[in-house]
Amino acid sequence: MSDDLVSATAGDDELDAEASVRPRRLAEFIAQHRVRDQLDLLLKGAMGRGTPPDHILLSGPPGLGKTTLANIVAAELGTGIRTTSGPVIERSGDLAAILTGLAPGDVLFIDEIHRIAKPAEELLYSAMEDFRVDVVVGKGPGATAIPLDVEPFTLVGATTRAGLLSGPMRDRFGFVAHLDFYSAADLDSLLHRSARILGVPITDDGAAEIAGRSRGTPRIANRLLRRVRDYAEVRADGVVTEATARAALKVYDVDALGLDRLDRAVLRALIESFRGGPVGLSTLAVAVGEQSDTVEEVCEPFLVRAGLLARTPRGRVATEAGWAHLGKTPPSGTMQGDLFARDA
Ligand SMILES: Nc1ncnc2c1ncn2[C@@H]1O[C@H](COP(=O)(O)OP(=O)(O)OP(=O)(O)O)[C@@H](O)[C@H]1O
Repeated sequence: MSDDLVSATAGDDELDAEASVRPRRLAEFIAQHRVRDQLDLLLKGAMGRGTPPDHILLSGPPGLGKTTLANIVAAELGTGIRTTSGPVIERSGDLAAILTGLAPGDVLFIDEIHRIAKPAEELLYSAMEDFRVDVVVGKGPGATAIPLDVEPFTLVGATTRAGLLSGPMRDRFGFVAHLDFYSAADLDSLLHRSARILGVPITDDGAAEIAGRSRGTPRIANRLLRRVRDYAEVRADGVVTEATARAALKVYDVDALGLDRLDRAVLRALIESFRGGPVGLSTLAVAVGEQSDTVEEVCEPFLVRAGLLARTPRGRVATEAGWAHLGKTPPSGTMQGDLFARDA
């Protein structure tokens, strides 16, 4: 995974700092009004009936608030939360131990649920549906299944790749929400809130400058705010203004659209090495020395949303805006050159 400043993947060193600005209740969760409203109904309905709410699936790119929402669900319900993730649950026994250790009404949060191993996934089905699991002891003809009860619980699954979830798994979630990138105005409010909590003086144009470069992602907005604060405190008068934000983000190699080194490397490889595409994802990932997953989950969603890159059945293609962002024009004879010439 990329550890670039604006990659939406949390670095351990910053988790503590993020925790202090992480909203604890639904009312503090900025934007995503539709999801918030739907969750509010789901939780209040269940609390009114005194039963755990339906299982919840949250999907969307990294850093948009899935973990935050899982914790908010538990806080709103007033229950405990156990947190784990798909890749660490290798054996069904691991999952059985977690499930049978849940207290009544607990929230079980499984991050990256699309990466859960198949036997564990099957065990999860019966736990989700019937609140019981069959733990198989022994091997071969002598193997026996021991049924164990699980306390009623709510599973909150998070995934960056909803399309990789199996049908039976998806069907067992009573509530499915997709988190979308945040608008600059939403990130603006988020930055003012975070600055207040961190005790950082910030001007409106300072917040707007950071919001515009945060790739629609709260985690990145908070991270950029902390870097700009460093700059403001060390090289200016401590106030986050438009000028300090610009100067700081230049130091950290974050461009006007919020692209970081890796995003630009992907775009540059696509344009300079493959004449703008079409090129397959894995070839592109090798060209920038990254894993396909990182390029697909971290860079691409934003490059596509910014209109710089398009996914086509034949591979990835740089758009006219992508060429323009690097100060180049698509040559004729390339797929884009021809497309744009035809459009003109
Ligand atoms: N709607 C929001 N309002 C305020 N802060 C938010 C919001 N969403 C996310 N954040 C902030 O962004 C940070 C990242 O959010 P979170 O860890 O929940 O993302 P995520 O989608 O779970 O990402 P990942 O899948 O990579 O874990 C949090 O620490 C939180 O402070």
